[in-house]
Amino acid sequence: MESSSSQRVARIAAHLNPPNFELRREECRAKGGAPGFKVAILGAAGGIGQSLALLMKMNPLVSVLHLYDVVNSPGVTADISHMDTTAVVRGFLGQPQLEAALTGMDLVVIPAGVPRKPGMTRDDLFNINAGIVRTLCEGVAKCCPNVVVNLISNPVNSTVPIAAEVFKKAGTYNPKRLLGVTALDVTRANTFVGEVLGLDPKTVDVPVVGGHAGVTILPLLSQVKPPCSFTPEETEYLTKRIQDGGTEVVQAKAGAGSATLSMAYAAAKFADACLRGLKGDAGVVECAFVASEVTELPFFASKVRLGRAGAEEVYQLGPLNEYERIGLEKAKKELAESIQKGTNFIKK
Ligand SMILES: NC(=O)c1ccc[n+]([C@@H]2O[C@H](COP(=O)([O-])OP(=O)(O)OC[C@H]3O[C@@H](n4cnc5c(N)ncnc54)[C@H](O)[C@@H]3O)[C@@H](O)[C@H]2O)c1
Ligand SMILES: O=C(O)C[C@H](O)C(=O)O
Repeated sequence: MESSSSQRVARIAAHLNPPNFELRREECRAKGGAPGFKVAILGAAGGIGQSLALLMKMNPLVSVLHLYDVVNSPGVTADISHMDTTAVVRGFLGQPQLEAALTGMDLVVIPAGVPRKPGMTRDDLFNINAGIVRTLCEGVAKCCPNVVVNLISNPVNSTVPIAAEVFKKAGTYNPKRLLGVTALDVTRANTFVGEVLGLDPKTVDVPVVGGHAGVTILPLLSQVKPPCSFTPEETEYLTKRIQDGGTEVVQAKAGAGSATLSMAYAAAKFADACLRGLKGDAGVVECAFVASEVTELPFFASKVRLGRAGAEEVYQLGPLNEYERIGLEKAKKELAESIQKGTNFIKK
């Protein structure tokens, strides 16, 4: 108990004295070994990265959150670290700090790279983003080869094959642990289908398979839960809107980038599902772009069961109607080229 008000004032003054703010982190009493997962976000100062960092800081499964970027990560880290949630936040800036950012991680989420501007396709981002993804994945192979990777950087249809080849070259490739994030397609599909059906999107479940660009995004409207049917006009409208959802946002942002907020939301939900899988929760199923034997292509997005090993089971597509079968053929044609392009980037 304070013996006098002057002592109390002195104590407060001492606390406010700048040297006391210099108390170094390592001198602080550690949190009692909080259980949880260690998560790194690479590209954490970007449009997706910042919101995703906020959402991951709020996730009770996360005990340590590493925020890495080539610019501005100290500011984002200082800001996020003041949130009174469990995760300890640490920032890392630039290539020399990549190894420290990655060492000891359980999950690495990668939204690093440039976004589209109006008139561009996702494939137009290849020339810049392929190199960024290669460098970051080389770091993953070296510092945390057993980590689960959630790859967001576009073009996902090519960056996932790039990551796979980098890991193969390093001798660390585990197909179960590399997941291309297509969760935003599912989020959009649930929203748009909910609008047409007059349902809360939270109650809607639309499988979206194939890949993450244009016609490779194939919503399976015949498999929507709760069971329902659509007119041919509704099917055409919904399929196009889901396939063009990214372009809708790019055009609305008019040069200021692509989806960031809805993407951060979808990525945070997907990362949470991966962490629940790693924790051993049963029945965690999400769509993702993964190594696959569902079609003749080496990678394909479909429902996967997430577990301690990562994508433990890749589900078959189930029965498709005629409209979806035609869509599947178109999707596979474009996907094959994008996958090959990514593979060649490392192999050749
Ligand atoms: N998978 C999806 O569904 C989906 C959805 C939306 C956006 N995206 C893609 O995500 C990527 C990021 O989008 P954004 O809107 O956040 O872009 P942004 O430009 O706002 O942020 C990207 C961040 O990456 C950082 N970065 C660049 N090179 C890096 C490197 N070598 N290492 C670490 N960080 C690096 C930048 O400094 C920047 O902070 C884009 O490629 C975009 O197309 C994918
Ligand atoms: O459309 C884009 O370029 C970004 C992202 O892939 C999206 O689907 O919103």
